[in-house]
Amino acid sequence: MRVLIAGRTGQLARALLDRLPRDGHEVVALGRPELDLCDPAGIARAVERVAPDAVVNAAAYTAVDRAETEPALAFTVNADGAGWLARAAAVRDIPLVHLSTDYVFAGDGPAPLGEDAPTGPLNVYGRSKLAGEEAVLAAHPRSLVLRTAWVCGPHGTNFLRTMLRLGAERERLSVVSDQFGAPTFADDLADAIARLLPRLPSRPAGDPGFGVFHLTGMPHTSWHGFAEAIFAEARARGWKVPALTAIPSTHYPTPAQRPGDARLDCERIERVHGIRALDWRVSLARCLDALQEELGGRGTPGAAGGAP
Ligand SMILES: NC(=O)C1=CN([C@@H]2O[C@H](COP(=O)(O)OP(=O)(O)OC[C@H]3O[C@@H](n4cnc5c(N)ncnc54)[C@H](OP(=O)(O)O)[C@@H]3O)[C@@H](O)[C@H]2O)C=CC1
Ligand SMILES: Cc1cn([C@H]2C[C@H](O)[C@@H](COP(=O)(O)OP(=O)(O)O[C@H]3O[C@@H](C)C(=O)[C@@H](O)[C@H]3O)O2)c(=O)[nH]c1=O
Ligand SMILES: [Mg+2]
Repeated sequence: MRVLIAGRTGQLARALLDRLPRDGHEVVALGRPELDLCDPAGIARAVERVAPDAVVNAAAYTAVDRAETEPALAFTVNADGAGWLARAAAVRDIPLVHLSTDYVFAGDGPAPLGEDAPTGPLNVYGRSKLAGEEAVLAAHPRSLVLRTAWVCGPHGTNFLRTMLRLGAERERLSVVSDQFGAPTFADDLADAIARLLPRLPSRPAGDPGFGVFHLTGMPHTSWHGFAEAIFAEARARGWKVPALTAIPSTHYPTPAQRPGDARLDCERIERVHGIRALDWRVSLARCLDALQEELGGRGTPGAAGGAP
């Protein structure tokens, strides 16, 4: 299949560029300025020019705290832009995989959350992503909206890299232990999308293979639990690690409020598409192995002088 990826530099886009060709897919990844989600005419032109068999939208405004002061831009990219891209895919009648987030939930009720659980985003980013889901599904019935969470990997901006950097700089670190979810490694997400894509072209609108699906790593944990696992792996590699303290969210004020318990139930994607949530602890070890290799055995990733 010829697959157009919206986004080129992001965590997921990079993982898809690495993964999809291995299944024989021809991949065209377009970032700004070739494909800008703020430019509806440009989106339509890019999709026409590439003439793909499927589209994956891996581009988004993902700066959760900054979105609080840039709501218009967050909504243009995450809601309007996602809808315009879905419209362009609908015009060609090709399937679209669109990414969404656990932050569409308030996380103040029972969890794990199924795809039909009531949404209620607490911040601008989450509201813009929820509006994006609605725009995509309204514009194109042959869309698969994949809600994931806590995406991380060896490159880009993510919690894992933030922990390694701060851990190398500081003697102690405090991390919230009352926000629950699950890390999802970009490579695992790319692998799932690689397996989903060939399943979509033959399905008509209204097929249960389209619609909203949840997929994260497993098991569920808190940000503090994830930090603990990161530093255990780091310590095992001889890297400098901080003393880690569990704190409530009230002790770590941020511009954007985050959901308390937004653990996602990933049963539907397994039942419908045969895709199982993967153990993020295995992926974490593999990710730190890759970072260690990049470092050539010297220092701690993120520390001054160390890579990346
Ligand atoms: N990161 C996470 O923790 C989670 C992410 N998701 C979702 O998964 C998807 C992929 O996320 P991830 O790979 O982490 O994202 P990143 O933040 O790593 O990358 C975002 C990408 O979007 C691009 N982008 C931003 N604005 C525009 C625009 N106006 N036009 C075109 N491209 C643009 C950026 O390009 P540039 O380099 O030009 O800025 C960048 O390539 C997103 O939909 C996100 O909402 C869901 C749950 C968790
Ligand atoms: C750096 C740091 C963060 N925290 C807290 C803040 C926050 O509640 C939590 C996670 O912090 P971050 O800012 O790295 O994560 P955040 O940017 O909120 O991550 C989110 O990004 C978007 C794009 C998504 O879609 C979500 O699924 C989720 O991955 O950890 C600490 O408690 N201590 C620390 O030292
Ligand atoms: Mg962030």
